[in-house]
Amino acid sequence: MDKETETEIQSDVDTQLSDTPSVVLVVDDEPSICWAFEKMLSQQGHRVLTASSAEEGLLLAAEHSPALVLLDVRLPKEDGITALPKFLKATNNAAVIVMTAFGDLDTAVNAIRNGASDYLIKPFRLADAQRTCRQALRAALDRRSQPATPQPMPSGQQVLVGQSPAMQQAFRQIALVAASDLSVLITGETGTGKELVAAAIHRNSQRADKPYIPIAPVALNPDLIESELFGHAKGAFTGATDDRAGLFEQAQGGTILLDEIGDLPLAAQVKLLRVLEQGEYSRVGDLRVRHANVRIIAATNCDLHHAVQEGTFREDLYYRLTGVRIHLPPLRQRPEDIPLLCQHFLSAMDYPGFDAAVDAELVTELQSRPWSGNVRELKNAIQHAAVVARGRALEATDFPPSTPARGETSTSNATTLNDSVTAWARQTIATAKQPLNDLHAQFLAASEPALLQIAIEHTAGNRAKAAEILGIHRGTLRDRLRAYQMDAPNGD
Ligand SMILES: Nc1ncnc2c1ncn2[C@@H]1O[C@H](COP(=O)(O)OP(=O)(O)OP(=O)(O)O)[C@@H](O)[C@H]1O
Repeated sequence: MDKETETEIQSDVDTQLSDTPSVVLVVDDEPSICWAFEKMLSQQGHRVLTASSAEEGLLLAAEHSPALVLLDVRLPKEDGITALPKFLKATNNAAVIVMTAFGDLDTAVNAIRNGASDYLIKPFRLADAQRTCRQALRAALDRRSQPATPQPMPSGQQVLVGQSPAMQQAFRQIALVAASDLSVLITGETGTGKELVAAAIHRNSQRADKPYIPIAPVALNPDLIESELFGHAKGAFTGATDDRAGLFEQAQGGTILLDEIGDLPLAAQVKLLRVLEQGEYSRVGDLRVRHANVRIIAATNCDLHHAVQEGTFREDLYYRLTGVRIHLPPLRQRPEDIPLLCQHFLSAMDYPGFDAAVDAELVTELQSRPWSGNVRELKNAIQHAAVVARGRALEATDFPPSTPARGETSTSNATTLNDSVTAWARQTIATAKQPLNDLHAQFLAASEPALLQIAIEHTAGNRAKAAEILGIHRGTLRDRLRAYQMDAPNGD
């Protein structure tokens, strides 16, 4: 235990925990950690027991039924995560704080999913540990009156799946921010899972048993948006016949997701900033200041910084929101997630042999697709393919054609055409047997027939319409078709 930590313990002693004295069990094979907790918590009136292994801890837990267990993940024999359900059972749902080393944060997410109240990342400041213990002890009083079951796994729909480094990073960030009350900005293209991330943050937070309200400002009436969010007083505007609470009031104690935050009108942005900075707001037409105990999560698939430059998004709000940011890359940048996602969606449909229904060849094919609608598009495609395949292993032909990548029709095709013309011209020049004097005519002869053919196909053989599409005179079209010997007998 270093000097700084000692000093910290001393200064923390003055801050008394308001909870009634309780039994606390610390399970850690590092004696200095046990010592530090023992000193801190016993000075606050709690009875502290220590154990250096899960096995020893479980015996003490069964005997003394502590209200709080501080459980290290890395223990000599059975690890903390495996032992966690046993501690919950042995203690009739004590609060369990899992202690984990940095870089081990996906373990922390699992711990919380499996019923831990909170976690501490080592090395931690004792002041933070003290705060976490206090919150957990308070929560333990409520939990004691409930049945001793770990927090249920979220339903199949809500589970976030991913094994790519990008998703692992997102899981870590979720675990980190969940325990705090910080506002979070989630960015990513449409369908990348932003709403799932927001829900996961709420589910793993202290607010989990309070409302979670996802709101898409774009779906609200633009004239009434402030009133929808913050409520209104009777007579505030025509039609306001009663006092009404807004969504912020309904979410009191919980979490609000503002989806597509970039769509929020400027006037509502001002009110939101006030909530974020001062935790206050007023109903429309009412001067009374109200306290907002709401965590705010925002999501966007557009470039908010650009919106700031355009003047449609407040700069101060932008900086206030971007303190903690979780970015979900597009699916095409994390193809490693595709096999797992396929299995996940098939399993949610109870598809027979879901874990083997997509073979390696099909995975490769799916990984080469652009997935411009991201995971949402993959999910729909899998569901479509599963219906077509009716229980057999899936094949590429069971899938709907992929949506073209964004901008592909204009930019990418143009690039490809340009590349082709360049390559053709270089090759024609390089292979010419005599000095060239008709490169342009050769190019037209090589490319124009295809163009004319498509125009004619598109108009079902109607040359007048084809000429219109091409923007050339009907007589010119006839002459060119004749020159290229494409002159069908039943022309126009
Ligand atoms: N990592 C994931 N694991 C499992 N399902 C996912 C994952 N990511 C997305 N999904 C699924 O894809 C669909 C779209 O996800 P979600 O609505 O969270 O995306 P979004 O980024 O909020 O989209 P939008 O910007 O269009 O609102 C949902 O059905 C969701 O369940």
